[in-house]
Amino acid sequence: MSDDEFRPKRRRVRSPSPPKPDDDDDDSYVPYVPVAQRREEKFAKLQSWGVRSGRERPKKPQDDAEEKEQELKEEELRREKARRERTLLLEAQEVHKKKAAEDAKKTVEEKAEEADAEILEAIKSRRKLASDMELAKGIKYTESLETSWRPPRFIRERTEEQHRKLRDKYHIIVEGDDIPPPIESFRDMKVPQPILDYLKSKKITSPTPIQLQGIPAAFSGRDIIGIAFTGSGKTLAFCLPLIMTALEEEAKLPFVQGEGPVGIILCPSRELANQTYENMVIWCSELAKSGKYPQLNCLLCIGGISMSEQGHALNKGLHIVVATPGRLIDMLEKKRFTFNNCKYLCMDEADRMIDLGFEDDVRNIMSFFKRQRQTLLFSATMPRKIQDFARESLIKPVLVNVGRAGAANLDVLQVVEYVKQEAKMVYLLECLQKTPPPVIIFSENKNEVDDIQEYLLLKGVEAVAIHGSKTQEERQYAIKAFKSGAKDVMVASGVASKGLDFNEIQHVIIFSMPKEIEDYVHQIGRTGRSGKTGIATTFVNMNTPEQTLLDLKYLLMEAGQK
Ligand SMILES: Nc1ncnc2c1ncn2[C@@H]1O[C@H](COP(=O)(O)OP(=O)(O)OP(=O)(O)O)[C@@H](O)[C@H]1O
Repeated sequence: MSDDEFRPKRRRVRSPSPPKPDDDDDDSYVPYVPVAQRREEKFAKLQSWGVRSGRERPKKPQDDAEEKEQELKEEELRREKARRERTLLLEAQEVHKKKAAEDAKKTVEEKAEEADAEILEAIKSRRKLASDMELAKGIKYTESLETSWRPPRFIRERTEEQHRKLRDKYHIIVEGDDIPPPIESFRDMKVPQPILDYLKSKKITSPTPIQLQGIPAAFSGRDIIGIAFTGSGKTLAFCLPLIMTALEEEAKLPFVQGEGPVGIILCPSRELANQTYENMVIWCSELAKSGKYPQLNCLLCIGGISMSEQGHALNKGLHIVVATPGRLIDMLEKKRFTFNNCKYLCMDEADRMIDLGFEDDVRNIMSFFKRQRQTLLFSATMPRKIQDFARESLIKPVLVNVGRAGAANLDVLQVVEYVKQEAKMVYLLECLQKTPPPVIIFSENKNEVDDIQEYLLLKGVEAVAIHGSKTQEERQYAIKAFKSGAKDVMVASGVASKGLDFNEIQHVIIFSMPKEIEDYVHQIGRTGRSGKTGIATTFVNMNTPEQTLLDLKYLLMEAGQK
C-alpha cells in the first residue's frame, strides 16, 4: 500500500463516523488530539445527536427551521459581501494597473509635478462640489452638456466685438471660454410662445441683463455662475432653462411614473423654494394649456409639508423638483425618486448654500447624481473665495456678473442712522412714517422680531412676523397676508425672508445691522425691485461691530450714496 492510499484512512479517525469493524491495522494509529479539541468534538457530536446542555431550552422543529433560514440568510449576506469586496478589489487593481502603465511613460519631473498637484487637489477636493462617486472614481468632465438649442442665425453671424458692445451696454461682465452671445429679446431666445404670452401679460417684455446673457448660456448647456443684484430677475433666468431641458427630454421619451426628475432647483429656505415652485407651476401650466406642449410635473420638496399632499406629483413622471436640502436628502434616501435621469442642478442664493452649514448637505445631494449634470449657481452676492471654489467645481463655467458681486442695487436709496439701543423701538414708529406701506423690518434676532411685532401691534400697526422658529403655517400665513396687502408691515429675521419677492416694498428698515455685508445687500434688496425705487433705513449704534461699519461705508461709497 502506498503512502498516498494510507493517509486518507488516518484522517478518517477524526471523522465523527464510527470506525469500520473490518479496518485493518491502519486503524490502530491514533494521532494525538489535544484535550480541548477532543472536548469540543465530543460536544459537537452530542449536539448532533440532539443532546443539549441543561441551560439550553429544548428546541422545537420550527426553531430548527428558523435557525436554518437564519443561517441561510447570513450565508447569503456573507457571500454578497465577499462578491462586493471582490468587485471593488478588481476595480482597484484595474485602476492601479492602468496608472502603473501610464507612470512608466513619465519622466521623474513629471511624476514629481503630478504628486504635488495631487496633494493640492486632495486638499481642494475636500470641499469640492463634485459627487463622492466622481471624486472616488476620478471622473472629470471636460465638456459642457449638449443641448439642441442654437441662437438664431442672425445672432450667430454677429462678431465677438458686437457681442462685447452689447454686454457693455447692459453692464454685463462675463468670464469663461466660448461664451454664448447675449440676446436682447425672449423671442430670439426661442422661448416657447405660451410663456412669452404669459410674461407679456405680467409686463415682462424684454429680458433683464442677467436674463439676456444668462439664459442663452444656460440654454446652450453651460455651467453658470450668475451674479446679479437683488430683484433683477434671476429666478426666470434659471427656471426657463430647466423648463426647456425638461421639454426636450419629454419629447425624446415621455416620462412615466417612477421616472425623473430632469432637474432640481435648490433653495436655502422653504419660503424661497415655495415661491420658485409656484412660478414653475404657473409657467408649466401655461405651456400645457396651450395644447402644444406636454404637461411638465413639478414637485415641491420642503420640510413642514406632508408628502401625501404632493403624492399626485409622484404618481406620474416627474420633471422638476424645487427643494430645500434637508427634505430633498430625506426623499432621495427613501428612494421616493432618484437622480438617475437628473441633468440640471441650480442653486439659488448659492453663496449661502455653499458657505453656511449646507455644504455637507449639498455634497450629499451631489452623491446621488449618476451622470454629468449642468450646474448653475445664482446669487446677488458671491464672495470671491466662493466664486473661485465654485469655478473649480464646474465644467467650463460662464461667469455672468451684472454689477459688481455684492454691490447693492442702485435703485435703493440707502440711509444709515445712529439710534441708541434703548431708543430704537420708539424711533421705529417715527421711521415708519417715511413712506406708505408695505414696509419690511429686519432684525437678526428671533426674540427681537417677536418684540418688535408685539410693540407694533400694541401701537395699532398691522404687523406680521416671520422667523425660523415659527411653524410652516405661521410663516405661510404671514407671507400671504403681507403679499396680499392685508398687513402693512412684516417683521422678519434675515434668513427667513432671503430672496422673497414682495410687490413694491416701499421701505426696508434694518433694525439691527447684520454682521455680514452680503446679508445687508440681500435685505435692502427687498425694495427697489424690477426697476422701481425704494428706501432702506439702517439703525447703527455703539453695538454695531467696527468691521461691519467699515464694510457698510465702502458699500455706500461704491453705490454713490451719502
Ligand atoms: N424681464 C423682466 N422684466 C420685468 N420684470 C421682471 C423681469 N424678470 C423678472 N421680473 C420681475 O422682477 C421681480 C424680481 O425677480 P426675481 O425674484 O427673479 O429677482 P431675483 O434676482 O431672484 O432677486 P433676489 O436676489 O432678491 O432673489 C419679479 O417680480 C419678477 O416677476
